[in-house]
Formats: sequence, structure tokens, C-alpha cells
Amino acid sequence: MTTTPRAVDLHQVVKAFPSVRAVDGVDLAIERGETVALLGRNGAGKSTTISMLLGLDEPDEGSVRLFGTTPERAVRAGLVGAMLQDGRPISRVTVRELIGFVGRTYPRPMPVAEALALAGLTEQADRRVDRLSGGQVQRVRFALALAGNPGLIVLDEPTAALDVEARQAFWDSMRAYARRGNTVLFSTHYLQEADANADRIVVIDHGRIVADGTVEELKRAAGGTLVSFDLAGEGSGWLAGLPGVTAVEIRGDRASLRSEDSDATVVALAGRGAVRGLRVEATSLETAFLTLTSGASGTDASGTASAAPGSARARVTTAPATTPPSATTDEMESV
Ligand SMILES: Nc1ncnc2c1ncn2[C@@H]1O[C@H](COP(=O)(O)OP(=O)(O)OP(=O)(O)O)[C@@H](O)[C@H]1O
Repeated sequence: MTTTPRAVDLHQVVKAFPSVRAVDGVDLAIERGETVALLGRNGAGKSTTISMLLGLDEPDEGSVRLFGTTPERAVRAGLVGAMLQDGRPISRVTVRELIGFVGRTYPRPMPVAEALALAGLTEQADRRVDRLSGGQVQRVRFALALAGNPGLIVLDEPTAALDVEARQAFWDSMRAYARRGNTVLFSTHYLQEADANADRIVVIDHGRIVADGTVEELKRAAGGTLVSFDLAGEGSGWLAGLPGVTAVEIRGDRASLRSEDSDATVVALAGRGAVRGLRVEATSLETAFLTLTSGASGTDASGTASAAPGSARARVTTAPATTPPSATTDEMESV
């Protein structure tokens, strides 16, 4: 029985520069049809990973396969299109000419009209590239990534220089391409973009994958839900043992519990009559991201160490009551 190769298969990929191990044992498998966001801070290793994925850079260790073949072969066959951070397209030609020219270098190009429509450039087709706005040039770069009719496109921070409207238009185009059953991998710093446009988010930090899953899974891995209430003079020693609780923080008279099972936590609190000022808040993606990437160099690659249900013992921390409540969720410690 033969199985269809994945769109992307990175196995234990390492890239070390003299001063830093930029990519440190990355495993990344992307099925055909998935849209995956690679999320990480500056210097996390996103661009280096993408360079190796596209065959622009050789890994020191590990293997990279795209559609079951090498990146070089996949790119030459037009199976992969890319939009990288730098590089401006040739400018003294029209948009239509440029896309047609690049498409002809591939064995089975996308029809020019189709690439123009997908990138939202039909109206600008006969304008010279050097007369376009920054947002429109970015769309041209997207159309060029589509020119070879690829089943996978790789976008390195595609919206970095775009205003809100241009960004929205860009993602509309990207989603239209993905809806055709194609595979997309994009890197971004923007949590909202990852949340809104990806089926799955891979968080990279210090060259390692520290989390990989849906937004909901990431939030759970970062400690699920925040349950807070007024202690009203009660001691706090019992809180860490409540069901679902992975972290406890006391600020003055207010207790904040991070829970992987907020229903069970709330029921247990109610059983103790501890419901004064009770609040249950979902962890935001931003909080999850900060939790997953803070001090993550020592985290195991699965990224689930801080949230293994049943195995976690909650750590209790205390802080002065004067600390602004808005800081609470980001500063809690998980174990
Ligand atoms: N050619 C190079 N030579 C030496 N160090 C490099 C080189 N390229 C990248 N690095 C280093 O490797 C690390 C990862 O860089 P990389 O560009 O992959 O991160 P990134 O996540 O894409 O960051 P950003 O969001 O800022 O683009 C950084 O510490 C960077 O300084």
C-alpha cells in the first residue's frame, strides 16, 4: 500500500551558526490542505527554518522533504511557491507580463488570469510594477509565488509592511488559495493573524518547537482557563490540590488559579463556598504565547510539559496586592 507523501516533512532539522543554534532539532509535518502558522519572536528561528524548507540553505543535521522529494526538486517542478521577506520584483514591466514571464519558467504554470484574480490584481494587470503601492507590490509577490501553480506556498512574514486594509485583502487572497485544497505555511509575529488564518499554530522559540496545535490546544497547553475569586480571609494552601489547577497566584485577598478543567475547579470551589467575586476567563492567545515562549529554552520539544493533565502539581506564588490586576495572567507560573 502506498501512502501519499505529506506536503512538508522536517525531521530533526538543525542549523547552527557560530554564535547561535538557530534551529535546534525541529520536527514539522504538514499534511496536504493544511494552513499552518509558524509563530515566534524576533530571532526565534522562523526564517532559517523556512530557508531550509525551501532548499535555500542546507541543514547541518536532519532531513527536509516536500511532497516526498527534496526541496530543490519540488521547487523546480513548481510544487512549491514562496514569498520571502526581501526581494522586489522586476519593475519596468506590467503585472501581467511579469506573472506570465515567471509562470513560463515552470512546467505547469497557473493561467495568468487565474493568478491575477487570486491575488486580487485583475484591475492592475496592465499597470507597471513600479507604479504600484506597497500593498499592491506585495500582491504581485503573492501572484509570483502562485505562478508555477504550486500545491504549497510558503510565506515569510507576508504582511509585515502592510496597513490593516491591505493586510485583510492579502489574507482573503491567501484563504481563497487554501480553499482549493492547497497547503500554506506562513510565518508571523502577529498572534491575531495566526489565530484568524491558520488551522494550526506552531510556536518556535530558541530554534525549538515549543507548541504545535490548534489555538484551543495552545491555550490549554499554556494553562487553560483563569479562575479567580476573593479569598475572604481563607488560607490558600488547599487551592493547589483542587482538580484541574496547574498554577496558583495570590495577590492580596484575590486568588487566581490557572486550570485545565475549569468546570471541575469551579465545582470544587463552590463545594468550599469559595465563590465570592468568582470570575472565569479564557486564556487569551497572547497569554498562551507569552507563557509558552517565556524561559522555553528548557522546555521539552512537545511543549506540553507545563500542562500534562494529572501530572502537574500547582506552584503557589504570592505577589503584593498593589500589582495591577492586568499583569496577573502573564506572570503566573506553571509547572
Ligand atoms: N546567516 C546567519 N549568520 C549568523 N546568524 C544567523 C544567520 N541567520 C540567522 N542567524 C541567527 O539565527 C537566529 C534565528 O534567526 P531567524 O532569522 O531564523 O529568526 P526569525 O524567527 O526569522 O526572526 P525575525 O522574526 O526577526 O525575522 C537569530 O539569532 C539570528 O541572529
